[in-house]
Amino acid sequence: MFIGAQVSLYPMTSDFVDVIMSSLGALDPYRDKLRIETDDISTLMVGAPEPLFDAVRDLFARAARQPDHVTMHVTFSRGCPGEPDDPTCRCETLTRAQGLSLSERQAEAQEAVRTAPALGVAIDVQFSLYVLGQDRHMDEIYGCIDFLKNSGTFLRSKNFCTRLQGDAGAVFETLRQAFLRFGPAEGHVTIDMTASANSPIAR
Ligand SMILES: Cc1ncc(C[n+]2csc(CCO)c2C)c(N)n1
Repeated sequence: MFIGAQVSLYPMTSDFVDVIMSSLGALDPYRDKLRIETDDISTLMVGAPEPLFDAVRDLFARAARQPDHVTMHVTFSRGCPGEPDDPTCRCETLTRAQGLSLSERQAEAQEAVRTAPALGVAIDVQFSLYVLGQDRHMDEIYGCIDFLKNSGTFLRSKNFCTRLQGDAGAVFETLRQAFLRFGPAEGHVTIDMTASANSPIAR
């Protein structure tokens, strides 16, 4: 299994270099657990979903603690058949999910969000889950949307995506659960997401 994300921060300020570079400092505690490579377009992070989603959450929370409006675009991917197997991406939740029904997975996902730590940073997110290369993929998508509606972070459905809002801790736990618990454990699943904080306009 290969698991990772391409992450880009977009601070709405002329000081964008400072905001991006100082926010990248929030990744330092994860550098021994994840492969992290920054270039002029994005930062690649490869590794297990536990440190991966915590690292993306902390990166955005660091940027959102500054006063300016900031957005972040992330592509998460697991199980891409074109990527090499990487033992550092092993994930117990995915292995366990294999034997569970959709309703059992929804219940476990909801419990994980309920017990997520609060960071004290309010954020908005919109995202789409893509279950690739599978018949009846909409069963998993609708199962995921049911979970989202009960997650406590659901804001509303939009064309092609779902909006979440809340504390960064609960919102990123919701995203991790959507990524891990829906779609086949061995299959190719991606998330396309955009986060926003400190926006001067209404949601
Ligand atoms: C998380 C994240 N990583 C890399 C970039 C790409 N990037 C755009 S401007 C800049 C500062 C140096 O010019 C960098 C590194 C980003 N936006 N967000």
